[in-house]
Amino acid sequence: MFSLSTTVQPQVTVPLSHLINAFHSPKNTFISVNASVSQNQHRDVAPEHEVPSNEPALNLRDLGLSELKIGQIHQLVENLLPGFCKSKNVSSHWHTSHVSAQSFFENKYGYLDIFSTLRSSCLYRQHPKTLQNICSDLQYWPVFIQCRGFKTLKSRTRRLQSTSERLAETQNIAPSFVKGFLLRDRGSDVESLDKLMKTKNIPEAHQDAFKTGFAEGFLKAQALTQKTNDSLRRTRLILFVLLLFGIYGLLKNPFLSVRFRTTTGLDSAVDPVQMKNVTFEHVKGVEEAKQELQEVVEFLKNPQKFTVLGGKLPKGILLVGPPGTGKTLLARAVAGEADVPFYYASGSEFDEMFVGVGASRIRNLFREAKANSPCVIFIDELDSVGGKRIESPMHPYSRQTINQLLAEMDGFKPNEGVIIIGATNFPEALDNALIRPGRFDMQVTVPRPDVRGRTEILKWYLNKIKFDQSVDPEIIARGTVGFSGAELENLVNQAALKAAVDGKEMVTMKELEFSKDKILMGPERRSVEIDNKNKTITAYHESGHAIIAYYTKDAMPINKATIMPRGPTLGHVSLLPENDRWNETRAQLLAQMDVSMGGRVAEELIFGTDHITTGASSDFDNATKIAKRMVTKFGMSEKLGVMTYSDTGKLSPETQSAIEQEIRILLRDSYERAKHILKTHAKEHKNLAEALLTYETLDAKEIQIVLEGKKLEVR
Ligand SMILES: Nc1ncnc2c1ncn2[C@@H]1O[C@H](COP(=O)(O)OP(=O)(O)OP(=O)(O)O)[C@@H](O)[C@H]1O
Ligand SMILES: [Zn+2]
Repeated sequence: MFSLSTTVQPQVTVPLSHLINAFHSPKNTFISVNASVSQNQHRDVAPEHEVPSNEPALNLRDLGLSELKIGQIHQLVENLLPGFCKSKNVSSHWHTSHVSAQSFFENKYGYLDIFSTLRSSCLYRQHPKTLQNICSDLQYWPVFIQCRGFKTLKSRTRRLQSTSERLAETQNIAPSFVKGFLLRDRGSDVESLDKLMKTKNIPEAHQDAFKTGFAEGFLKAQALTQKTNDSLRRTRLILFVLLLFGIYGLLKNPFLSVRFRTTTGLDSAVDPVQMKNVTFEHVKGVEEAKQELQEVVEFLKNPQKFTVLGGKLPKGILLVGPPGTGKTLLARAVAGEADVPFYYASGSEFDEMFVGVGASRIRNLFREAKANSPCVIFIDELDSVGGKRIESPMHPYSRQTINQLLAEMDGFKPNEGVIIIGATNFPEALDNALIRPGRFDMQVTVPRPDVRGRTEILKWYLNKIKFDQSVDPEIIARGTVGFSGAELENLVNQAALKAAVDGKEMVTMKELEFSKDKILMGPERRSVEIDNKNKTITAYHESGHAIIAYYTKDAMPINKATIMPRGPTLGHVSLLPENDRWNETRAQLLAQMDVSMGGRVAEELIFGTDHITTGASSDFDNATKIAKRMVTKFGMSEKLGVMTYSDTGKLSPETQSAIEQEIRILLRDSYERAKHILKTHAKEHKNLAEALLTYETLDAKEIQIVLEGKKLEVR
């Protein structure tokens, strides 16, 4: 089978068998010309050459499949256009570049571009309608006539027709599925197809349908192959990426990486961190710890001063304190003050599953530090490397690691200029060998800051943001008992974020209070829909607490009352101690119990005994705890005397019941006192509850205004 090709259109093999017959005996039925003939092809057709529409028209779609030999093309053209093949070389004013273009094509490809010739303008003028129909079909069925055995000078051209080159030539214009089609050995396909049709005795009328089906099946298979190839390519890509990740993971494996590090002697874990910018100035509220560390700074600055006098400085300093109190910051400040390198390592880095890895990391760290003395080695979470040497399946080599640490600490002289600072939250978990003299023999406690320390820390971090002059850090400090430095830093940061979210230019007390409550009690739950009845109960309950606090002499001053749900609560009253309380008096403890009782008493007085709620359970918890401690710990019960009762479960039944009775009396008396106050100040109680229902949150000043019977300014 021949295939024809044009250089400008997509190539498709075309059935040509009936073409010859068709040209020999054109059908008399009129088949309309395809309307979408391109403008390009119309260009040469002059309107005056239009033929009457009753002239027989041809359409290639009516033609069947067969083989067309090269000689037959000429015969075909000769039949169709007698004398054309002879006259085509005769120059005329009609065809100029067309002829040269065709001969160029013929020279290049080794066969005649018969359809281009058919479309030439002179032919149009002679046989306009017939050619127009043929060409219009060619638009959709461009063909490729392969010219085998065409003996000319184009041996190279024939070589060019080798499969790959032919593909390269047609690459830009043929759709991918057609390329696959072209690359197949068409001869054998057709042979087997014809053979198949013969052996299966397919009637002639069905042969076309058979072939169409065959071709459709082939194209579908082609598309499927393409799809399979695509997915194969994708799978290969995914496998490649996974392989890369695998290799990366292996390199990251501590065992492998440490082996690498130890062989090269370069361990990134022991690169010093220069902390020149951190000094004692940056650490607030831990004055005692700073003073103790000051002498270490002096030693690092001038070791000779100490050696001359023969004194020995501790090799290791253990910083002990709750998380976030500034232990790491202090260690950095020591290095920063002395202007020496700071080597940071976390104990958990040494805690490895693989034999020798933790130990070798410790060796590397000390080798590096000794080479750069004077310097500071800081080991955070010392308990995870220096915990008691217990063999456990989880930490099979921890003993080796600690031993290595001990050996390293013993291995350098006290005045070598290396100071090891360890930090831990659990000093009691440390191996005894670590804390004996000569190792971590100096302990510095870093406690949670007191009210003064908290004020300093708050001021330090407030100075890093924009805040309003009305902000009083001391008030926030008073309300943040037990906060660590890190928590205070977080409080200020949260307030700044809140101000930004609310579109404010500066942080005010409101934002600071907001973030304090958020940290203490969880986020506000503005979205919860609370019905009016529950809101009213909450307002009276909270005002009950506030009234007792306000009218009880030894109670803490009120800071705020709110009925805004937050965390698990529907509202709360916050009280502020004037100072951190180191001791509490009996009267203060009783006042705390009374304030706790205020909520339930208020519910009972306003809504009646049948309508008391479950909302007071945590108040009772609180009051009961105070009463229990007064009786069993603080010796504040006359009946039980000045004796402590630690494990109440082991006590005699009589003592247990005596304790219970004393606790009950304390609670009952407290309840009665609260009732008395609320009955006495029923009017103020009502006013405060209504103000809370209107304004949701009231600060100390506003509560005072309401309780003094004055009107609140409309906000
Ligand atoms: N006393 C303080 N003064 C100023 N900032 C502090 C203070 N304490 C903590 N911070 C802030 O909190 C951050 C965390 O503190 P740091 O890491 O030093 O605590 P830590 O005691 O080492 O905690 P951990 O025991 O969890 O390691 C510090 O970087 C600093 O910003
Ligand atoms: Zn309450």
